[in-house]
Amino acid sequence: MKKQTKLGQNFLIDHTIIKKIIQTSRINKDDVIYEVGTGKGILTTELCKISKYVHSFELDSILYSRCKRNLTHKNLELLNLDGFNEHLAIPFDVFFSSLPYYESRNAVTWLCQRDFRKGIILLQREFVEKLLSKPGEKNYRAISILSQYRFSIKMLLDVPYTSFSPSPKVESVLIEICPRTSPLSNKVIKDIQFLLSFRKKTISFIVNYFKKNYNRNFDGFDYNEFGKNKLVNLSPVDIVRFSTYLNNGTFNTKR
Ligand SMILES: C[S@@+](CC[C@H](N)C(=O)[O-])C[C@H]1O[C@@H](n2cnc3c(N)ncnc32)[C@H](O)[C@@H]1O
Repeated sequence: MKKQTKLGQNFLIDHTIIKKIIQTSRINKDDVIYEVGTGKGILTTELCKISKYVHSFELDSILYSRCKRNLTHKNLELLNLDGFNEHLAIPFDVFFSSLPYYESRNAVTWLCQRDFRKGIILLQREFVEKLLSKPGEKNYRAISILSQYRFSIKMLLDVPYTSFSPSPKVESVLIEICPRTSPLSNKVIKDIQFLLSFRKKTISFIVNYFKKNYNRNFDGFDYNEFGKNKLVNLSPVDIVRFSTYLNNGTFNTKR
């Protein structure tokens, strides 16, 4: 079969790593799994053995048809659809995916809006570093703020490129994400993404910009709360609180 690099098709082939991924995932017998990227079904088969039900999505219709023929588990639904389709509303406990790099940001943003118990995701190391970037760092971006605010993030396992065929050029890391707030709305996400276009500006500059351009009244804004800091130096919680203030006029004190 011809490799479709546009869909990030690097398939896991190392059975020792596959076993480790399944073990460290700590999935329960009553978990419903939402898998994006069935591929050739190597992880899907293992997931069916240890969970209650698996909904597995695959965009590539050739791979989908091949799995439809070969995987006959009673607790499996295969779907030839985009797993991040906005109109799908299938409830699930565990999100599971070995993701192509180009889709990682989209996937994490999608997950920020969903209610679930945990996510087990295989990602390229550079993207994981971006997710975990700290205030002030070069890679501290909207996606770092959204993911650190919404999830606790733990690195579980290093996965070398030799575990895949074809081998990607970069290392991968298996991470676990566990929600620690309620899902974020699309508006909150968009507001934070917009605010981060001012990442190197000071808080007072941003307040004045919103005052002038959106005709907002920020009388009584307590600059001492943040000092004359640049936005990029604020913690994820403070950036979300600041964004809520700019857009709604109130501080969200609850996590
Ligand atoms: C890195 S491969 C992993 C395949 C398999 N899970 C494995 O570990 O060997 C990613 C798979 O996701 C599929 N894919 C990419 N984006 C997708 C999307 N939005 N929805 C469903 N499948 C997708 C690709 O066609 C590819 O088969």
